[in-house]
This record gives sequence, C-alpha cells and structure tokens, in this order.
Amino acid sequence: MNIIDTALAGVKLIEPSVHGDQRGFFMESYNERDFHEQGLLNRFIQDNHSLSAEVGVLRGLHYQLNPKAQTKLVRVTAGEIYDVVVDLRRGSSTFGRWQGFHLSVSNKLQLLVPQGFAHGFCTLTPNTEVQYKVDEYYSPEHDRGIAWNDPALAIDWPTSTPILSDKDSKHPLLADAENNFVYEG
Ligand SMILES: Cc1cn([C@H]2C[C@H](O)[C@@H](COP(=O)(O)OP(=O)(O)O[C@H]3O[C@@H](C)C(=O)[C@@H](O)[C@H]3O)O2)c(=O)[nH]c1=O
Repeated sequence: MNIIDTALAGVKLIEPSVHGDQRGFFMESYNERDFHEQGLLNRFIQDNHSLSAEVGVLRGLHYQLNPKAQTKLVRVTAGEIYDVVVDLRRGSSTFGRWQGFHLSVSNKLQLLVPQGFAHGFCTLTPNTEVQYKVDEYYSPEHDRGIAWNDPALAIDWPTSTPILSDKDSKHPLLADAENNFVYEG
C-alpha cells in the first residue's frame, strides 16, 4: 500500500497492493492495521455503496457538521468518477480550495477525505459504482451541502449540465453555508 499526499493537508490517495495472476487479481481493499501503522487512525463504522446509472451524474458537494463529521475512504468498483474535495476548515491556508481526482475500477485508487471537507463526484461511465467507508454514522440533521457550481469554487467538472438530485440542485454557496470546522493542523 502506497500513501500519496495531495495539495490539501490531510487528503490522501491510497494505492493498494494489487496481486494479479492468470485468474485476475486479489487486493486488500482495507486493512486497519496497515492504516494505523501509517498514522491513519480512523475507526470506520459504516460502509456505503451507490450506483449511478448514467454518465454525468453529480452527487455533492456533501458534508456533515460536527459532532457528526465524517472521514470518508472512497473507491470505485465499477466505472470511473471525477472525485472532488473542498477544504471547509476555517483557518486552513487552503480554505475554499478544491482538488479533483480520477478514481476508477482500473486504477483502484482510494481517496481519504478527512473531516472538514465537502465531497462530491461526477460519473464518467455508465453504471458507476462507488463504495466508501465512513467513521461516523449518517445523520440527516447534520447533513449539509454546498452548490456544485459555486462560482467562488470554480470547480472544473467534466460537464456543465450534470444530472442532480433535487436536494443537490438547492445547496447554498460556500459563503452562505453553515460550517463549524476549525483547522487543527
Ligand atoms: C448518505 C446516506 C444516505 N442515506 C439515504 C438518505 C436518502 O434517502 C438516500 C439518498 O441519499 P443522498 O441523496 O444523500 O445520497 P448521495 O447523494 O449519494 O450522498 C452521498 O454523496 C457522496 C458524494 C458523499 O460524499 C456521501 O457522504 C453521501 O453524502 O439514502 C442513508 O440512509 N444513509 C447514508 O449514509
């Protein structure tokens, strides 16, 4: 397993060790001991799985307020996504900055999204399946979103006409969004 730092402190790309042979491959998609040895001490308690049928489905940008903030460990098990994180940590030198990553069933990269980040993705393939672990339970009362097309963020999404849920078409701009994350770098 290889852990790659990104431009945003705390956001990491995880490259698992993939053992290929004539049958296909085997990999450990998560190993708590290896994560702990690398200082990634989260305790993941819920696994999520979504299917997006069409290309251009955009889910996001989502986060949960404290004390129900979530760390997410995201991977793709069918197709490919453009996965985006936005730093919402007040006091962070990268507050309001975003970064995007291509995650796919082929590259098997996983993205570790810390608490204090909004997260969203856009599908690049039909029938895309995303699976992710979280370290806090889903809490509808703490569930929040930021507009995917907030001009202040200027995220370079793969489409300007995504397929959205009703909820995701109504999120506030970052400047108007509730946020109780403090940077503790
Ligand atoms: C996220 C979530 C949703 N649900 C329910 C609520 C709702 O009825 C239905 C669909 O929820 P949503 O529309 O919020 O699903 P979705 O838009 O896929 O939400 C997800 O988006 C990505 C980008 C994330 O980062 C995730 O944390 C999560 O917010 O599933 C749960 O029961 N548990 C959960 O953990």
